[in-house]
Amino acid sequence: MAAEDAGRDAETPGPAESTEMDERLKEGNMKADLEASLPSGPEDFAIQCRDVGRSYGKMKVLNNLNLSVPQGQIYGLLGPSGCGKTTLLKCIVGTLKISRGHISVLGKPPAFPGHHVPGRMVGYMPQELALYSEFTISDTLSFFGRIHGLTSKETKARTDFLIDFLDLPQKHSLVRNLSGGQKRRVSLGAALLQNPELLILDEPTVGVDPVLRAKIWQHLVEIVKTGNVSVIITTHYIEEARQANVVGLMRNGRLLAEGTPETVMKMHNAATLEHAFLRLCETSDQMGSKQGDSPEGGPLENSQSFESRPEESLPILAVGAGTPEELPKYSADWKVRARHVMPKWRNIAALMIKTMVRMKRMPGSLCFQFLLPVIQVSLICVCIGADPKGIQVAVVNNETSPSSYSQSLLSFLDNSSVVQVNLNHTEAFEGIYNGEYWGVIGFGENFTSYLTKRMMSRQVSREVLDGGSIHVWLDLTNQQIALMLQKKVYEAFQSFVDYKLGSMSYMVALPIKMEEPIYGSQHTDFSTFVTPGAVLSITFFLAVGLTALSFVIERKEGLMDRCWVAGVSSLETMLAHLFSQLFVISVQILLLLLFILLVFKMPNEGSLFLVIVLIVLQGVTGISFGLVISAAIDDEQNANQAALGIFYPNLILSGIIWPVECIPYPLRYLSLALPQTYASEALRCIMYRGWGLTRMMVWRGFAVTLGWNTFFLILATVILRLRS
Ligand SMILES: Nc1ncnc2c1ncn2[C@@H]1O[C@H](COP(=O)(O)OP(=O)(O)OP(=O)(O)O)[C@@H](O)[C@H]1O
Repeated sequence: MAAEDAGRDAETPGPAESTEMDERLKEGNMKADLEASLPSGPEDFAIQCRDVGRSYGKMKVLNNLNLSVPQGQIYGLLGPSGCGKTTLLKCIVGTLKISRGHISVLGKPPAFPGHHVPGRMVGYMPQELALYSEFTISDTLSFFGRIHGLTSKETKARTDFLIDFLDLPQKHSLVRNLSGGQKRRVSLGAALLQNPELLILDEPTVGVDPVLRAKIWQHLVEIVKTGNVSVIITTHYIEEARQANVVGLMRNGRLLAEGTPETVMKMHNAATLEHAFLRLCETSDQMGSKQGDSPEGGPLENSQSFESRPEESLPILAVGAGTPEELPKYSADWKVRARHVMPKWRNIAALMIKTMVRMKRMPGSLCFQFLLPVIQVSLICVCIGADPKGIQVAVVNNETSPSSYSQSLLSFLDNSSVVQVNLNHTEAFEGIYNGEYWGVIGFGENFTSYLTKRMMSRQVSREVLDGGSIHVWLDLTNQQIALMLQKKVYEAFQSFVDYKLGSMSYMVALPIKMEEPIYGSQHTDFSTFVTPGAVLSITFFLAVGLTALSFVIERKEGLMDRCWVAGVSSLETMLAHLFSQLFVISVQILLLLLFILLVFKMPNEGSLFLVIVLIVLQGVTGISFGLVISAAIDDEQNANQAALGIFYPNLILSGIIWPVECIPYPLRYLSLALPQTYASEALRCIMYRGWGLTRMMVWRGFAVTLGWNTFFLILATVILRLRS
């Protein structure tokens, strides 16, 4: 095959080294033969990189790099650790954008509309394991099979072959239980699954025993024989790359040499590839120091010097880097472009099945996710809003007669809330100062007679007024307890007066009558106010928690890149997350509503449908916000901090635990713009006032929720797209 021969025999000297190399080529009498057999057109190359540059911040990792992988051949990319091999492969598959230059993969730039790179034309094995540890081997291959559009029969046949070929354990073995080498082989299997036209393998033989390593190479040699499959492979074992058709020796972000292993060794009079590589490094260093001596030149490894002379970056031997050819123009019609951006349901379904399988493998975690909101809302209903119980109060009663009014009045004090401790004056005040009692209730020795006088006489002295009063000293450090004690003393007095005066009790009552409430009931407590906002807040933040780490972990483990190379777009990833988490929050909301409405008997005067829709929309907003965090932040700790960091400010500012009307003005504008302020108000209006969507206070809760939802989803998609 022409291309094959070309690859094996190709070499074209770069201008900077021409004199030195010409001498060597004359010695070996190879140059004319090799130039004659070079692959002639771009179609002869599976991959072509021209003047490729890529930086991480200020650090230049790839410098005017030129590389050509002939069609139907194995290309061994060799180089020391950190020279930029993985970066180059990521640029080739399109997961990293290049800062300069041009890359063409199987005829078009990666990610060009309508091109199947990324997609099923390319099989990529990243350096990281990039496997779902809760999956079995069979789940893993089925997942990638679905993304590549293989039928289950095809996937099964390939799975059986790969398990046998890669010497893997049973297909139902969990990935997390495999050894390091077995995991790497599963990862290789995932790259080989769909019989791609281009295989990009980043150190596939690390941690693999020599027998299997030889088998993998043998397989690679076998599959390229047809001429339809090309392979680019990086390896630390330089000598194993002798089986490659072409090797590229890389150092400091550029290619030092490219040619058949034999040619590279011959050119440097080396018996092994490793020696050839060492000689190349020495030559490159010498040339670098020569240029460093020249007045205008810096050292060769200085990226500035590469930039100023791009021709120097041509490899010493080059397969396809002879004369710089015109870059081809690529175009795609609008239909292809539209299809390219439209999400594919096949991919979304594959990702959703993946999430479901992972959930199924972690039943404990799933149950916890379902029950957590119920536990939280139950705690709110049980622990918040009720009257304090068993509050110790010191009673100083200077009346001794059992028929005294003070004794009678004290008998009306709610015993479940207030525990009366009878003490003398000194003990009582010592106790309250020591924090043993929340209050002191005191009666003078003439309380009964003075109170009677006070009620009956038209005019009484100050002494009678004072002696006929119940004296209450409170510890006001806890407002809720103090308010409850005040209320209980008023209620006890009112009951006492009703008992003593019967129909005449109006004489000592305030002339204020509280009529039946328009909305709500006389027994409305604080938890009635808190619950609707708390339900929304719980749904929102659990949804944030479910999604905030999803991309972070997948990105860290290389799974995002792998899925992207398999052809999954950012939008599809987002939608799949949204739909699968929607299932989780639906179960959460169902349980939540069952508990608050049936167990805790929270009133719902309005439409249950509106209640459900509003809570679900808040959950979806939480998912979308979680996706923004996940897309923007790389690190688990930072993602957690971001999710937790907004929890309290949002809870306080959204009027969930205290009315928005108490928030000072500049902050109140911020509060009103938050996703849960109007939504909580809307839910209260539906549940307690029975209002519908025609009321502004209801529809604006829905409108604000939908607005935030759309904003978060667009933001997350844009961030993901910019970062991939
Ligand atoms: N995300 C990143 N941010 C900043 N620097 C990075 C990043 N990824 C890689 N680098 C740096 O780029 C350089 C090249 O890294 P790369 O992973 O491409 O090397 P490599 O040749 O594949 O090494 P190895 O053989 O050890 O895998 C290294 O110095 C590395 O520290």
